[in-house]
Amino acid sequence: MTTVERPVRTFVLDAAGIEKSYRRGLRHRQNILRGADITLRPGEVVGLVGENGSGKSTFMKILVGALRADAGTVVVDGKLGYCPQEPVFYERLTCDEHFELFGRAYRMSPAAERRARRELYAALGFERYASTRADRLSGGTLAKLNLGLALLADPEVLLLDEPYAGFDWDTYVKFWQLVAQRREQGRSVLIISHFVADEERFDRIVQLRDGRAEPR
Ligand SMILES: Nc1ncnc2c1ncn2[C@@H]1O[C@H](COP(=O)(O)OP(=O)(O)OP(=O)(O)O)[C@@H](O)[C@H]1O
Repeated sequence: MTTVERPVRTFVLDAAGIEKSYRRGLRHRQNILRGADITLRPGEVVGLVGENGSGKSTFMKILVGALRADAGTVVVDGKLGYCPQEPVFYERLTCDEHFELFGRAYRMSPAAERRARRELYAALGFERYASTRADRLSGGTLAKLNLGLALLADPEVLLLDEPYAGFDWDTYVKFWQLVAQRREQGRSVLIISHFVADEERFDRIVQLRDGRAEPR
């Protein structure tokens, strides 16, 4: 038998030289990203900050592959979970049905999906809405569902676009417990944040300014 040693991961996500512009009217383009780089190492919790309109959501959409960059490369080593700023959901499906659907999409066994679902309901405190249709949920509970779906398959890297804007205090605390737990498990999290008060919770902070990502 030959033993193949897995190389130690140095990063879970590495993006280099990302450029993106949007069309403004007929002749003009607005350059949003001008060579932005970011590397996430295993077990890191990184904050992505920047002024309104600096391109944080654009950058994150490119990192997860939801938007094409004009130039640059993104390499992801492992599973990726993403929570967009606006929750994406199917109006007529209940929370349970969302988990079932996403579990199938992630090719999880039904037993593994149910176990993960139970843990996520408990961790975020929304089990009582298990059988409620998504279009009857409050904004905060929808945000919990969205976060739960991004976490379902236990991704190596989790990217969250302002995840806790609609959370009450109790949920906000639970959210950071969940993040701390992921860090301990060597999982990585990148969070777009607006709250200066959160800064001490991150291992480091990256700031988008003039289209580039700089350490802060
Ligand atoms: N699809 C689009 N088409 C044209 N312009 C866009 C598009 N999406 C974003 N923009 C523009 O690109 C700039 C960056 O937007 P983006 O949403 O990435 O910024 P942000 O840093 O996430 O902002 P905020 O802090 O307000 O959420 C803004 O000026 C925005 O108006």
